[in-house]
Amino acid sequence: MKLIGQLFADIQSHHWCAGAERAGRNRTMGCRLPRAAKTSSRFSFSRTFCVCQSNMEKVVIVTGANSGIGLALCDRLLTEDSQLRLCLACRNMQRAEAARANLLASRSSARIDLLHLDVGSVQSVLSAAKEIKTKYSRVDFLYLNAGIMPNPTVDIGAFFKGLFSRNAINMFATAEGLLTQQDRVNSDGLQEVFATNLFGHFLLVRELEPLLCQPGHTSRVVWTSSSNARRSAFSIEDFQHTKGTEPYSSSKYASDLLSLALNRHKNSQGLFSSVTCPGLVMTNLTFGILPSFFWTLIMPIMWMVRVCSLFYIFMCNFPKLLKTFFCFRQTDQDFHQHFYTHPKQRSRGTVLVVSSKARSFGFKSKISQFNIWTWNEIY
Ligand SMILES: NC(=O)C1=CN([C@@H]2O[C@H](COP(=O)(O)OP(=O)(O)OC[C@H]3O[C@@H](n4cnc5c(N)ncnc54)[C@H](OP(=O)(O)O)[C@@H]3O)[C@@H](O)[C@H]2O)C=CC1
Ligand SMILES: CC(C)CCC[C@@H](C)[C@H]1CC[C@H]2C3=CC[C@H]4[C@H](C)C(=O)CC[C@]4(C)[C@H]3CC[C@]12C
Repeated sequence: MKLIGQLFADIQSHHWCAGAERAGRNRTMGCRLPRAAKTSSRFSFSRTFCVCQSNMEKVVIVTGANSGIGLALCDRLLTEDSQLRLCLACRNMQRAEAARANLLASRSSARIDLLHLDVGSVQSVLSAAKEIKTKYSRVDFLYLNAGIMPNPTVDIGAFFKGLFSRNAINMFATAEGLLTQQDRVNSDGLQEVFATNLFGHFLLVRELEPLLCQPGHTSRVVWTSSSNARRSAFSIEDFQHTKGTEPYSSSKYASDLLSLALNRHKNSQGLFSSVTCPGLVMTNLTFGILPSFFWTLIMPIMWMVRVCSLFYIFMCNFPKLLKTFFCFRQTDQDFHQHFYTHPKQRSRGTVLVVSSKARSFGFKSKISQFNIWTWNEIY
């Protein structure tokens, strides 16, 4: 806890912090990535994967992998690289088994391990880290995805007020001023939201440092943050958000900060951290906010918001796009790097991932092309 406090203080005083706030949640967040790791097009990801680490199987660990975004991510990862060794780190082994069966159904030769991990429990994180260290000699990608939003309440008054304001689109994209949660203290004496969304993951990274930071080896840590993350919800004096009503927003902002801190302290040892904001995604988490019939009702609005966001992204980047287009040939790595990694694109990208529940909405069962910017950034 003391270390986390120090890291927050350290990073809050740094100029990156203001930069991150300004740029939305810039996913690379000051991370000094090597050129290959920075490049984010799908094309170049595969190339990076194959060229730099040929003949080596990648070890990828995903927390909260048994449903929603985590499961969709695993599916995508296996599609990108059938050789990788994927570890589903989940607290519920029954659901983890079901997720593995689901993934194996379409690719029977995939190598998928299961690991028991409750990120909300210090003891569980320590024993999971121990198990990982005995099982693997290194870790290439660690996706810190597990997260909770307990007892969410929507402020209907604020919603209707926001609906007729200039802030309407932003409200739909970030839920600013709309969502509150009721947190509680867990068995370790920590606030549950922070323990789950942040502390457990941070402890895991620290424990896995020997596998993540190896000479001549580059590893990536990716936090699933949120467009709901807000600086004003976070306070260094109350960094578990014990007094406020927006622990989710606060914990996600704190994960952005921790990602920066990790880069600052660990880039030199080959560890690179990024955050990703998937946008609104239909998962168990969102179905916990409102019943599914309601989501069906507001789905046209959410699609409109998504299209507006994409239009906004396009317009914001148009001058840069033109410049990029005329300066680079389309096949250049630099073209992809410039075009796909602009902060605004990354911070505004909205995604609809399809969980088994969401299939009833009739979406495609694959992550759609819309999210290509966001998901490429994850790799
Ligand atoms: N859905 C959205 O619109 C957005 C989601 N996010 C973030 O994406 C991440 C994934 O959420 P999403 O897929 O939407 O929601 P889901 O509820 O579908 O997935 C959450 C996953 O986290 C796991 N989990 C929760 N608590 C723990 C814990 N203590 N230990 C281990 N695993 C745990 C869950 O496991 P179990 O099945 O056992 O509960 C589940 O697998 C979260 O961090 C969320 O904040 C960010 C932006 C938008
Ligand atoms: C008539 C009202 C009850 C309608 C309320 C709509 C809201 C419940 C939703 C509108 C926008 C939604 C969200 C936006 C951002 C998501 C964020 C990225 C995340 O991490 C988790 C979920 C969101 C906060 C989501 C939650 C529901 C909305 C606020």
